[in-house]
This record gives sequence, structure tokens and C-alpha cells, in this order.
Amino acid sequence: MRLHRNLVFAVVDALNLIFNEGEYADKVIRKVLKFDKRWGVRDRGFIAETTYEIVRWKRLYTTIAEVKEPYTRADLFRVFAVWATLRGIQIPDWKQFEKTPTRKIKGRFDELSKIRKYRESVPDWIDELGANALGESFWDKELAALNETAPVVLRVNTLKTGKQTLLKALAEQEIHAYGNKAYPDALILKERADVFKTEAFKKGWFEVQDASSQLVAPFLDVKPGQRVVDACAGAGGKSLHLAALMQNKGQLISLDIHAHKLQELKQRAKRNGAHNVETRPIESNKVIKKLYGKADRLLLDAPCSGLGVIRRNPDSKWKLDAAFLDRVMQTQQKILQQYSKIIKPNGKMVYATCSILPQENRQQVDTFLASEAGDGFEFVNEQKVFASKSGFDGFYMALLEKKG
Ligand SMILES: C[S@@+](CC[C@H](N)C(=O)[O-])C[C@H]1O[C@@H](n2cnc3c(N)ncnc32)[C@H](O)[C@@H]1O
Repeated sequence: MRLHRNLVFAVVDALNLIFNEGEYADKVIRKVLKFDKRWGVRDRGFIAETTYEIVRWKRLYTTIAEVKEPYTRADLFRVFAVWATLRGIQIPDWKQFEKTPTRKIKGRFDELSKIRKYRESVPDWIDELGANALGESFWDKELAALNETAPVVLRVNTLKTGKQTLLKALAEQEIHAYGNKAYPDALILKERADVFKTEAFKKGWFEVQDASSQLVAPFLDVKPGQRVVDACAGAGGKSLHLAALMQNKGQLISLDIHAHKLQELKQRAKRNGAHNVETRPIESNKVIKKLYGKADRLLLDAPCSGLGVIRRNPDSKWKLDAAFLDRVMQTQQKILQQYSKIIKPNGKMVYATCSILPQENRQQVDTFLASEAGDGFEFVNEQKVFASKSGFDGFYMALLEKKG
């Protein structure tokens, strides 16, 4: 592979914004990709993938490069040189790469790879947290799986089409995918592709949604005609799936504290042909209280650390901190305590997170069940989804039933 100057410079610009300015990787990449309209699919792929890779391996690469925050431009070129050297890519003779110590880089890599927190590139506190929560040997495996590149997974929108029709439409555009029996509506891409540009996407035939995330809506056991509340709906990944399972019959009320996310949900619902979705921003407690005792089904897709999805959001490893984790765990319990009142007698509720930590998952459910608000609820079932076992994102879901 030959390195092109303006592409490498774009990666360095992106890294500067992510590492030094604290901006989010996905937003930065979208911004940087607009720098030059002449860049083709491969160029864009190089910028996005290389930036994500370096963000993923930040601790390892910056330690090898012997650079510290805040990084100068020269530091970021050194980090880039580490990435290129470890991939066996010829370092160009530009002045930014003068004196790149190729042999030393390889030696340092071998040395640091013996220590998990460097090998897997995580801050000390996350490494300790994971090892304490899951045990050393399981954390070893799980963390390695969480650092793999995530595949692109689609969920077929059964309100509009079927799997075979979608497969055919994608194949006509040279996008090839395959199914997996454990995930009835999922199609996994063989190679990354910009699926958002396809006609099939514009027609609402699919959404991009990880396979593990696709397990959540079916776990709630919704039926057409029911009243279902999705209380932390965000931009609606799971609301749209619920609407499809309800076959557009009944009522789906999607709530969130952020109105702008619900706005996006509305647009997606329109494209998906999901007509039974109503969005309500949680502007005050009244919005929740009005729904007390009214829902057959309730989904609590709670805010969380996101430790199960760091393959997709590698920069969250560097942006998360212990104080955030504490706060989000308090919110999870508050949501369980208060929103569970939305359920009717004999109704069902799913509590879900995209975390693999027991303290955000089963322990929250147990605390809720032991509390006054949890009295009258029965634990039915749970699914702990680990990246190392499933090959997809880490997730948790618990099904609870309110007694009659
Ligand atoms: C895991 S995300 C939801 C993802 C979404 N369900 C999906 O499938 O695309 C959690 C959501 O909870 C929302 N949230 C945070 N605190 C909340 C609260 N107290 N009540 C309701 N929603 C809240 C966040 O805005 C965020 O959209």
C-alpha cells in the first residue's frame, strides 16, 4: 500500500480533533471527509478506517511512540508511523516521518503486548473494572473481542420487504450479505459498504442495527394491537423494530428526554412506513405519570456505559470516566423505579443495556426487585450477550412480569 499525502494529513487532522479537542470520532470523520470532494470511496474508507484504528489502539500506539497528551502535530505523525509500521506499510520519505525507528517500534510492540492494558489499549480503571466484574480470564477474552472491528449488520424492515428481496436488491449494487439463523431479520455484510446511499435504504427496506441489539425487541414479546411504551427510545433503533413486530397494529409510544433524538426517530419511522409510533419528549414527570398503569409492554433501553459496544465507539474508552459510570447507574435505577409504574397488571417489561458489567445489568434488576417499586414484579428471564461468545456487540436484557 502506498500512502497518499493528503489522506494521511486528513487522518492526522482527525486525530487532533478527537484526542486534543475531545470531539466525537464519528462527527469528526464526517467533518474531515468533507474536506475534499474529489476523494473516492477508497480514499474515504482509508481515512475513516485508519482514524478508527488509531483511536482504538490509542494507548498502545502512543506508548510505543513515546508521546503524551496534549499531542503536537509531530506527535500525531509519530503515532501514525507506529500504525503504518505495525501494518508493514512502507513509510514514505516525507520530513514528518524522518527518523522513524522501525525496529524499535516492533520491539516495543512485542514487549507491551505482554501486558493486557497496553495490548488491548484500555485505561487502567476500565481494565480493573472489567477484571473485577468478570474475572481475569473471561475479561481477557471479552476485551479482545470488544477490540475487533465490528461487522455492518442490517435489520430487514419486515413492514416493507423480505430478506430475499433485500438480498437481491443489494447484490445488484455489488453489496453482498448473508443471514444468521439466530437473528431472523439480520443480514451481515461480507464487506463494508456505504449502505445509506442505496435505493433500498431510501425506500426504508432496512436499518443498520447490530445483531445483538436486534435481540431486544423480540425479547419483549410484543403482539399486534398492544399498547407498548419505549421509554428511552432515542433515535429509535428499537422502536422501529417494535413497530415492525407489532405489524403497525396497536400503539407504540416512544419517549426520551432529548427531543432532537425523537425528531430523528420520526423521520426514520416515516421512511420505515411505521405508522403506529407516537413520540413524546419527557419534558416533566407528568409525561411519565400520565402513562401509569397503561402499557401492556414496556422497554427500558437504559443509558449505560456502552462497554459492550466499544468496537463501534472506540473513543468511548477514552471519554468514559468512573464518575460518569456512577451517575449513569443512578439514572438506571431511577428509570427502573419510576418508569416501571407504566406497566399494567400482567404486563411485561424489558430492562436492557449495551453494557457487559453486572453492576449495570442483573444487579440493577435485583436492586429494583428488592425495592418497594419492584414489589409485584417477577423476574422471568435474562440474556447476557458477550462479544466473545456471540461475535456481535455485548448486551444485556432482563424480562420482568407484573403480577395480576
Ligand atoms: C441506549 S440509548 C437508547 C437507544 C435507543 N433505544 C435505540 O435503540 O436506538 C438510551 C437513551 O436514554 C435516554 N435517556 C437518558 N436518561 C433518560 C431518562 N431519565 N429518561 C428517559 N430517557 C433517558 C438517552 O437520551 C438515550 O437516547
